[in-house]
Amino acid sequence: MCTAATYKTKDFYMGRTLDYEFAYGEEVTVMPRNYPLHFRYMGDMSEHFAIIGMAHVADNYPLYYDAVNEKGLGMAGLNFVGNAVYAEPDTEADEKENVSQYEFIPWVLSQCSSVKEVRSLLMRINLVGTPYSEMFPAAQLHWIIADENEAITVESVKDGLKVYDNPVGVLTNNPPFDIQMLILADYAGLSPKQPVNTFASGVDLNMYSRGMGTIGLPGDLSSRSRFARVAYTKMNSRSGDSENESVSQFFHILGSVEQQRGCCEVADGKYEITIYTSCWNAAKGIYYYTTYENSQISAVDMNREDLESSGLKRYPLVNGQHINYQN
Ligand SMILES: C[C@H](CCC(=O)NCCS(=O)(=O)O)[C@H]1CC[C@H]2[C@@H]3[C@H](O)C[C@@H]4C[C@H](O)CC[C@]4(C)[C@H]3C[C@H](O)[C@]12C
Repeated sequence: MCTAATYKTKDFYMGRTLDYEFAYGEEVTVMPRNYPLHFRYMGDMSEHFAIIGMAHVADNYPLYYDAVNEKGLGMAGLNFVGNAVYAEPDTEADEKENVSQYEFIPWVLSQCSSVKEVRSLLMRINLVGTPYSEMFPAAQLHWIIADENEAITVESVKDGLKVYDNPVGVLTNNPPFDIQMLILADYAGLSPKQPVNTFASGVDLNMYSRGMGTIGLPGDLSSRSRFARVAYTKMNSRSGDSENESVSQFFHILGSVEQQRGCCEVADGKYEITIYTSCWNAAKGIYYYTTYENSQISAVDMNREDLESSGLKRYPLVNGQHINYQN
């Protein structure tokens, strides 16, 4: 399971949890403007927007899981197993741009500066299932793409490519996004305020606890429940505008859906955990993260790199708990 969210204070933030039973060996990876991009069907791009995000780097190629570009456009891929269906490459139709699922993030972030531009790029795209290599078969994903003004969800399904407005700015996994939004109506009565007794007239109900307006918010780990929980948390979130207050609040939002080892068994003795949680400041190009083993927030600032260069800059994740002893 994975969860992604957007958050707006003075700046715009976005990030995700990466929940899985093993890590592929990911690193915070900065792709500068002159890193040569070789697309499978779409030729080469020698200059593009700079990108920072989490990637597994294979043969010096960044296989991004989530990333943001220097224009403040961000994107994350989350599992969509059983529903993701990719097209076959169409090399006959000139107007279609064949893009493999593993290069969808660099394709979009290298050339679009807003969701508005992404929408028109998507009209021309033919998202194909060509794998990166034998070792890395096509991942079955769907994506959230957002800037400070709006968010969309992109799903490649058997009926073709679907692009949904995402008014809550969150994404988890199955079922498809339109169903997740429909199910959200089940929770329309929830509120951060204490409920008003509309149960029946003449019955005096004692509001014996705080938080009773959220009774019914699902606490389980299924993706439909995480969708409702993180949407509620994000939509009701309040924080100060400063960088520290915003980042800290963002990690609390995704903390509402984090996974502890032992609670979700995916095979005999194998458990899904929140391997990392990311949060980027889209305007400043700062990528913050924590890992399962390290709750201290680490950060990589894209603008401290030479963005005119041509080589990837890779930062292995800082792991191991850093405890601040006070005596
Ligand atoms: C496993 C990750 C998704 C985690 C997730 O959504 N978990 C929920 C599990 S479930 O729904 O509840 O089953 C996905 C997210 C991004 C994916 C990676 C990126 O797409 C980049 C490449 C793409 C290649 O095709 C495969 C390797 C890969 C390196 C992918 C491996 C894996 O599929 C990743 C890491």
